[in-house]
Amino acid sequence: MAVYTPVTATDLAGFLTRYDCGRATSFKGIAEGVSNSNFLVDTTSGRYVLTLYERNIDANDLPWFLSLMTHLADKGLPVPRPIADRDGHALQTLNGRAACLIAFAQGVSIAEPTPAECHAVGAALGRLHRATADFVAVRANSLGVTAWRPMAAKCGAGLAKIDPALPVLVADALAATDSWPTGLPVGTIHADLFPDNVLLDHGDVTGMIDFYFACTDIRAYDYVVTHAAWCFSAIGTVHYPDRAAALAAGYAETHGLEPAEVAALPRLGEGAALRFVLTRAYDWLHTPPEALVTRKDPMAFARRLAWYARATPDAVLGR
Ligand SMILES: Nc1ncnc2c1ncn2[C@@H]1O[C@H](COP(=O)(O)OP(=O)(O)OP(=O)(O)O)[C@@H](O)[C@H]1O
Ligand SMILES: N[C@@H](CCO)C(=O)O
Repeated sequence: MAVYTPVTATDLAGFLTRYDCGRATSFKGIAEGVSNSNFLVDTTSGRYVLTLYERNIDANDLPWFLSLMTHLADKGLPVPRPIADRDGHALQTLNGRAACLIAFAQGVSIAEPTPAECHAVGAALGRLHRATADFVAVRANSLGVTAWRPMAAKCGAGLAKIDPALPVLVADALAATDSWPTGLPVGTIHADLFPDNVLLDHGDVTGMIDFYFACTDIRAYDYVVTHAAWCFSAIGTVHYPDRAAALAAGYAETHGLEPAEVAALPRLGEGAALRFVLTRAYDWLHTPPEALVTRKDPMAFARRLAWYARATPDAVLGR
């Protein structure tokens, strides 16, 4: 399910007249994704994704997201380009929603990555961090460390309903954020580079997508979000050192971590895991069981959280 706002063929034909990208030859809703409405659009000039931004995204942030994607595409990164209309505007309105036509990226997302794929993703993340060194616009992380206590409070007693162990785990992790690392390099980060947001083709990263949590925050936090997403079994019970070592080697090729960043990885990892526990727990408690979207299991990240709480920096690097 990810078509919340319907778009007819007539709506699309009218929309495409704003662009120099031909007329539609086929058009269908994309099932994957939960936040926005996405459509696959083939035209006489190429293939695109049409995204209609739904209510859970702040429209004021969209110019920042789209300009970041354009910046990265300009630098040759595998980031699909937001298409500008004849007047140079990428951000549009369609059927009452903010909307954008975006280049289609080839490739598929991988559920169970190999070390080689982790290496490719590490290298792509490093390229992203390099390429944003001159992206000066700032967006605060609305799901960063200062947001976690209010998010936990919103889940309240619901945490115990998800799992009796969750309230203590969350309370301990929140207490640990009192010594959240300071003074580490900050930059523009993706902040959600999960396997479903990376498209791969024959082992190459062909698309980094879904920049709608991107923000300005600690760069090594982005590294450890990616580690949390790529280097564990889906349910979080097993950490794979070979994937972690490959991710680290790929990142070292294109960017690398400073000693202070390495030292902070376990604490940053606890924070990263906590962020996904809390957003998943909130969604778990507020998504009706009859909703068509599949709720993501908070406990898969609670297990990762417990792992980071005991981990050494070397363990995070797969050593
Ligand atoms: N530019 C693109 N090129 C190719 N496929 C894309 C592109 N953008 C999105 N997709 C496809 O559409 C699906 C949904 O996109 P996306 O993950 O951005 O959805 P969302 O609803 O915005 O986000 P989420 O589900 O993470 O909240 C992706 O899984 C991918 O298959
Ligand atoms: N990637 C996130 C969803 C976006 O916040 C998760 O798997 O929980």
